[in-house]
Amino acid sequence: MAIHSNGYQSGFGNEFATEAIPGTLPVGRNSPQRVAHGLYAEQLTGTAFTAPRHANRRSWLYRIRPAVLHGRFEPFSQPAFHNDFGQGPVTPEQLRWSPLPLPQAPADFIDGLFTMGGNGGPAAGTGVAIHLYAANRDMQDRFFYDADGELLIVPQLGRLHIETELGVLDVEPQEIAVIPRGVRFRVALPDGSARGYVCENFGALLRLPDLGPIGSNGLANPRDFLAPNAAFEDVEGNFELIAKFQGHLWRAPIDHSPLDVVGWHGNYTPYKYDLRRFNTIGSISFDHPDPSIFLVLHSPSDTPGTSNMDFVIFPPRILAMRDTFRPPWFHRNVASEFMGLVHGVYDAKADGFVPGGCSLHNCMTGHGPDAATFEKASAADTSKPDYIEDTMAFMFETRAVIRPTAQALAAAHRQHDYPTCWAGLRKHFQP
Ligand SMILES: O=C(O)Cc1cc(O)ccc1O
Ligand SMILES: [Fe+2]
Repeated sequence: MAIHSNGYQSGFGNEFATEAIPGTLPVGRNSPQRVAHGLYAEQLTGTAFTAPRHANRRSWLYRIRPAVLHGRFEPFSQPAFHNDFGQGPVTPEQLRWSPLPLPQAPADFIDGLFTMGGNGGPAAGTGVAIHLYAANRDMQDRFFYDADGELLIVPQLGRLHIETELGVLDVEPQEIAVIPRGVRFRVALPDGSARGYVCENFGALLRLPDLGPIGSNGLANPRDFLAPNAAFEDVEGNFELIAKFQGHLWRAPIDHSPLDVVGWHGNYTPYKYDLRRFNTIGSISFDHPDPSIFLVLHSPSDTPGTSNMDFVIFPPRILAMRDTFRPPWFHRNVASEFMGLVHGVYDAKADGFVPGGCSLHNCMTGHGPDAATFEKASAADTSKPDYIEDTMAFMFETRAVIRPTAQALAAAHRQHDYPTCWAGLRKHFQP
């Protein structure tokens, strides 16, 4: 059972139209009395009906059976995947983890999810959950949708073949995929195993940032975002539909594949983006700029300029700033920062922060370059540029504190000695 990619359409948030069988889409209307090929019409909305036009997102799906056809839901247990961020005290300590080990027993994408932390929740409609995944087998006879938030998937190891109702996304490390709230999908692992990061966004849908004085091009360019062309299967069998709803998992039997959308049109769609296409803007005089220049996508909050979540990357770039301490400075931010490393080395950490690992520096917690990086960068010759190559780090930066889960704090892959990476910072004061 597999659906092959039928290619992509380009552009962020476009009004797309695609059909796997010609003549599927109605012309000039959405819901004719009888749809071509005996299909059902179904609308899927991702924003309020009356959301302003620029923010309004919905798609029309033309499918073999409507989404209502499945059995009764009952609770489903995957205890490592949840939205329980606790109520008690949260440590302000700097936290870091080694990569989540690949599973020993068979585990698909859903079995392999491990919740690291989060804030807000699906009931409030704000905040995020941050999960890791480590999996070693395809989802078999099983489909999943998340009613609580859209899923921003950041692969770190192994490709993902993501078959969705609206078509197929093939993604590899250094690419990302976004699956909208509600869209049903199945994940296969072409390389046999896979690992990565997931941000489950309970807030406003991810969008491209305004560019301000940068101008009309730069950062992530809209044309590099790819939505799938329609692709479907017409399959019957004993399958299960797993739903994430209000922080908990549910399962219902379903006797056919829900990946049966023959054509669709609209602007509410899964999409992918290659982070290597990011047009990096930086300082070419002096000083290290704020990391907001690395913003790929953000989920705005109700406060202008303050995001529910910013997705920021640290891609290959040239550092040319003179008489400047070039790596990230020491800092404390009102925002909370969860970082991951997809590839290579991050320029603020000489060691310990490895591909597949992650760190958490919450609101007002001091952090910055480790002692080895500080010594090296303080002595570097800044008359010549530094070529930062072969690297891809990222950050999920949130307005609210990211509460680590009990399982993240207790995890075997936690680096309990992380704060000692700053212990070698010596006093240099000479009055
Ligand atoms: O903590 C970090 O490494 C992320 C980060 C990078 C940067 O260039 C400036 C600020 C910041 O929080
Ligand atoms: Fe930081």
